[in-house]
Amino acid sequence: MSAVIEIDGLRKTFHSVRQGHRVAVDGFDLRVDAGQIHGFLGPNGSGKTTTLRALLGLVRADAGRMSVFGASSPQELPAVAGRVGAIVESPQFFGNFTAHRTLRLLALAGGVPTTRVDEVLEQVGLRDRGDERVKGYSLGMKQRLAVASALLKDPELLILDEPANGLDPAGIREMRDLMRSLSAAGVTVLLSSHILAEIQLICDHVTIISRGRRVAAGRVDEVLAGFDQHEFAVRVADPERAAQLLRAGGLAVTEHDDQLVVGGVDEPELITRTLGEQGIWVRELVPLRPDLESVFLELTGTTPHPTVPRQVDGSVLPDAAPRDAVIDLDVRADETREVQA
Ligand SMILES: Nc1ncnc2c1ncn2[C@@H]1O[C@H](COP(=O)(O)OP(=O)(O)OP(=O)(O)O)[C@@H](O)[C@H]1O
Repeated sequence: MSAVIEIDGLRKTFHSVRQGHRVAVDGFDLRVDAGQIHGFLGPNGSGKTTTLRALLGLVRADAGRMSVFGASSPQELPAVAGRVGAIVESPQFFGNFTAHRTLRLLALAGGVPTTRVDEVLEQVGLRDRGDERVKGYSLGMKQRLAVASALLKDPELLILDEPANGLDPAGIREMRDLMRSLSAAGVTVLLSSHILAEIQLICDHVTIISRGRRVAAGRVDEVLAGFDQHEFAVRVADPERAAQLLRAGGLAVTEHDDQLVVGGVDEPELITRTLGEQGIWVRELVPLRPDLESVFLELTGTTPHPTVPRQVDGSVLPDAAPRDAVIDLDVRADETREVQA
């Protein structure tokens, strides 16, 4: 597998008059291989946007090595900019313009043939609605329009910051289908989110960030497997006696209402045999697999919530207004924002 994005030891500290120093990214590593739909998961304020902005040359990193398609960032980014479509934070569109007009203007501004407009509208499933004004669009449609704008130059890599933010379950499914069809067409996707359900539904690989540091990375199923306690829920007629027998057999047992949770079990036969030999018949034996939510909680110590922006230190963000929209790598960093924010 060839690496499309490599980040090694990225560090970024913001200096603000009001809040002093704030370490946003603290020695962070990320690798995204070709063809992946890679989720970049972390609580609010954990450093996702800062990482993406640094990777795209929109904010200056303090330390670390970054590359996109082997070109080191930010110095060699212009050489690969045409292969990358990126949206960082929610883009703002003119409500009175139609999607078609919006994309046509963006195509003209970006030197992209306007014949791409219908193609990208088709790709994101907005072809039939392209002549409607954007102000009448649902949030999901606006998000898809944003993706369409990033697809105009037919990128091989798509970077999306919180693309499913605020979407309902149907919107998330639409986004998942869109990401899968892009991936099937050979596009590598990196998308950030603080919502687990999105990542679990949409992505095949995940990197989890907490307080500016990578805390887990790999295939979603492998990351989950790393947290598998090999636990089984067991139902029997006499849980008390069953618990005694299983403990005597060296197993860790906890009692929950009418079921037992037996941990450290490599082979479930051990449970059925131990109990069956003593005339206790197992009514139900269910493996307890970790879900991304519990893994995320364990790794970051933060409960994700779609509507309450929360810092990793537990404080609620005073202002969660979207910062900026980036649809082209030609946009350069506004360094003054850094010190004023
Ligand atoms: N321009 C800035 N000036 C000062 N501090 C900043 C700036 N941008 C980000 N930060 C701080 O850096 C930390 C990381 O923020 P960042 O936006 O990268 O997190 P995030 O994971 O993208 O969060 P969210 O999910 O809310 O978008 C936060 O503490 C944030 O307040």
